[in-house]
Order: sequence, then structure tokens, then C-alpha cells
Amino acid sequence: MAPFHGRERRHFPLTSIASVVELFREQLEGPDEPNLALLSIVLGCVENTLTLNRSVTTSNDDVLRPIFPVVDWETVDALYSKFEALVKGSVDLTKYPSGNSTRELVKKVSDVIWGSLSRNFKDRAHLQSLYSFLTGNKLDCFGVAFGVVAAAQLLGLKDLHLALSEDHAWVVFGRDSTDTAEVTWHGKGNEDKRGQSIALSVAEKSWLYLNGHPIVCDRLMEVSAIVSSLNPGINVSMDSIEMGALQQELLWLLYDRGHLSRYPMALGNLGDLEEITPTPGRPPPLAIFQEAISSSVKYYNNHHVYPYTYLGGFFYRKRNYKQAIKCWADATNVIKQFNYTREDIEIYKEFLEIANELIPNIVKAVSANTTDRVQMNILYNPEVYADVLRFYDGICQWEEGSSTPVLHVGWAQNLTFSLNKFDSQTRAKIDLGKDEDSDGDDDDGEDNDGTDEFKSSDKQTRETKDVGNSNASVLKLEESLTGQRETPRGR
Ligand SMILES: FC(F)(F)Cc1cc2c(N3CCN(c4nnc(C(F)(F)F)s4)CC3)ncnc2s1
Repeated sequence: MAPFHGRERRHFPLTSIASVVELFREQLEGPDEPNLALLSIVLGCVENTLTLNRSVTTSNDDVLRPIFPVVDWETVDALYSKFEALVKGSVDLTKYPSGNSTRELVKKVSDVIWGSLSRNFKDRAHLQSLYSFLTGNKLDCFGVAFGVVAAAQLLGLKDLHLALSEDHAWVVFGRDSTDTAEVTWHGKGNEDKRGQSIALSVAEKSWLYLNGHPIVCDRLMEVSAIVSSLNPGINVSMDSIEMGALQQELLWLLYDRGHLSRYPMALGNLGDLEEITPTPGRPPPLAIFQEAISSSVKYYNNHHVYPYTYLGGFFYRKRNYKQAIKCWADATNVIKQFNYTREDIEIYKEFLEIANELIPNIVKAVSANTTDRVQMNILYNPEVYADVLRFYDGICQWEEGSSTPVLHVGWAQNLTFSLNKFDSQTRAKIDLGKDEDSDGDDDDGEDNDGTDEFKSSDKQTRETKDVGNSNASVLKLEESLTGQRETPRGR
């Protein structure tokens, strides 16, 4: 028995990108909610075919390129019915009061997904869809959270929605979505906290929970999450062109309907795709990355880091090193609002790569390539030097008040390597302590007396200070890490 109104059936068999886009378009147009389980099964089926067991070679060894896979109605209907039977067969709704979901009900739905998972490694690619769940009993961290929301939709729980940070996922439920619950695991070697509210974790001010500024999805943004978590990767060095094109077209479909406007990472994903294959008539990648930053500033009180590292990576690839370094300084300006905990390891690795590889590569490249006048003047540009200091100051402020140290001597070695490459006159030019607000005049009435000795102050006070304190705190960093002075930070 077809579990849908049969409207969807007319799109099948799906034989092209256009047919998948048409199915999504109809689902997004309503009048009913888009069917998350159906869409996840379809995308998972296409992704699985286009990225796994990929190349078939013939006897004379040339590679047979698979055309776009045919997705039959029967395949999708069978998998959907299997999911429906599992969920409706395991959850007896009469045991739960109708209306808003309860924590017990949410935990029960999470147990249904969790209980069906195979035990083996879940750190692979292509494990985010219900296709993976229903054909291989494997899901990644995001996939489990998404599966709970898709199951809840099947059960008619309209108040249960997906919540996303930059490296974790959970659910919100209850009247005006104020209740929260863990439904999946995070990282390696961490006990899962399924069923618990996330309040305690948020209180730690960790990046993982975005300190109260996660993406809270509605059904349409949950479709954006399915599309944005598509993985066109065949292996570390090759992407399926068809899969990338499908993801790009679906992201524009969602973008045009406003379902990416509060989803900075999806905008970043779209910017990356547009950089690889620009769509005629669409905004350039730079504009899309800037929209991701604006979204984070407007809707999330500038608490998301990835919009700045997406744009920084873009400038780095374009060899616009001045702008790349500014973006990375803006990124640590975000992370300094948090306290580092060990579950923030992913963003730690991001900043470690920037500090210990990307910035050193830049200063090496521009000092080696002395013929390139444009690049060379970076080391003579006080704004660039100030941004390098701002980058490190953000890291220092991130560490301050944290239970876990961030910095180690490797950071200091790269810090000194990078700073010493700047010309000494340039380093003398940056404003140490003189107050300059945005329009550049000195007198903005701040009580900052402009001295550059380092005032011991908490993060908030430091926030209003200018680059002078950055310089002081970075010198502190250098001294403290090279053993000249005991670590001054309150821990
Ligand atoms: F649900 C979790 F736990 F998986 C957290 C989420 C991650 C993520 C995502 N990502 C993660 C970040 N990501 C990045 N790719 N490049 C990045 C940058 F370093 F260049 F910024 S960040 C790729 C896609 N893209 C859409 N939505 C989500 S929800």
C-alpha cells in the first residue's frame, strides 16, 4: 500500500537531477509538511549509487561511467514501509498523552533508532540518510538525530524539531520548543547523554552547544539539513559531479524559498559548490559566504565560527592572503566568547591548522616570492600584522576561564615564526592602546587611557580594548609558553 497520497508517485521512476528537483519542489510547495523520510531515502539512494562501488571497468579496461541512477517507486516505497513499520510498531502512542511530546516519548523514539544500529564503526561517509539506516543499519551522529525527527514526523509529533550546532545535533520539543533532549552521541570516547536536556552542557559555554545559539529547524529547514549533509565525495580526492550538481540545484531551490536564510553552514556549502561550478545568473561565492556571516550575526548573535572559516578558506585558495587572515581573526573573535572544553576538539583542530600551517605557509610564500610586489607588502602592512595579533588574542581569550588548556609550545613556535617575518618598522606602526573607533577618529569618549601595559581584566572588559591589549596578551602568551613566566591565565 503506497503510504503517501500518491502525488509523489508521479515523479517516479527518478532518472535525472531534474526529476529529483521536481519531487523536492512539490514537497516544498505543500500543502502538507514535506515528508522527511521519503526525501532522505531518495537522496540516500542516489548518493549511495553515485559514490559507492563506483567505477565498473570493462574488459578493455575503460571505466564505465554510471549515468544518473534510476530510482524506482517500488524501492522507495518498500524502504518507507519498512521505516513506518519499525517506528509505528515500536511506539505505542496511546501510552503517551497527546498534544506536546514528552521527554519519555522522545527518549523512546531515540531508542527505536538507536536500538536498530549495527555496532560497527560509524565514522565513515554516506551514513547520514535513512537509506543507509534501512539498508545497512548504520547512521552517523547527525543521521541518528535526523532519524529521530523523521520518525517523530511519522508519528504526528509536530512539535519535535532538529537542533543543530556546528558539530552536534539534538532535538527541541514541547510548547514553543523550549524543551531539549540529546538523542545521539558525540565524538569518540564520550558516553552518550541520550534523554538528557542540554541545559547543563550549554551552561559550560562550550562551542559545541553554541552557548544558546543553535540552529532550531522547522520542517523546511530539516529538508535543508538533508540536502546540506549530502556528501558527493567518492573518495578523498574525487567528488561525483552528478551528486554535486544535484546538491547545488536543491540548495538553490531551498535558497529561493528562504529556507537557508537562518542556516549559515548550508550557505557555506553552497558557496563552496559555486566556487567549483558557478551557476550562471546566481550571486558569486563571495556574496554567498558573506550572506552566511550576516545570517550568523543577525540570527545567532555572531556565535557561529564556520562562516568566517568558509570565507577565510575561499580567500586562501584565491591567494588573497590579507583577507584570509582578517577572516581568521574574525573567527577567533567569535570563539573567544566560549570556554574551551574537550568536546570542542573539531574547532580546536580548525584553529590549529590555521595557526600552524596556513598562516606560516602564507608568510613563507610571500617572503620567498619577493618578485610578487602585491603579496610582498603583506609583511609591510600593519593591518595584516594587527589581524595576526587579533587572531592569537582571540585564541588566548578562548583559553581564559576554560577548564582545559588550548595552547602549547607548538603554538608559540609558530607564533614567533609568523610574527618575526613581519618587518620591524611595520610591527612598530600598529596602534598600541590609542583608541580608534570605526570611523578612525581617536576621540570616542572611551575611558581607555591608551596605555599599553596589560590590564588584568576579564573577557568582557578586554572585549572593548583595542589591538594594544592583543599585543600585550600575545607577548604574555609568548613569554608564558616559552617558560619566562608562570601561566597568567585564571584557570
Ligand atoms: F549535525 C552535525 F552534528 F553534524 C553538525 C552539523 C554539521 C553541518 C554541516 N557541515 C559541518 C561543517 N562543514 C564545514 N565545511 N567546511 C567548513 C569550513 F571550515 F570551511 F568552514 S565547515 C561542512 C558541513 N553542514 C550542514 N549542516 C550541518 S549540521
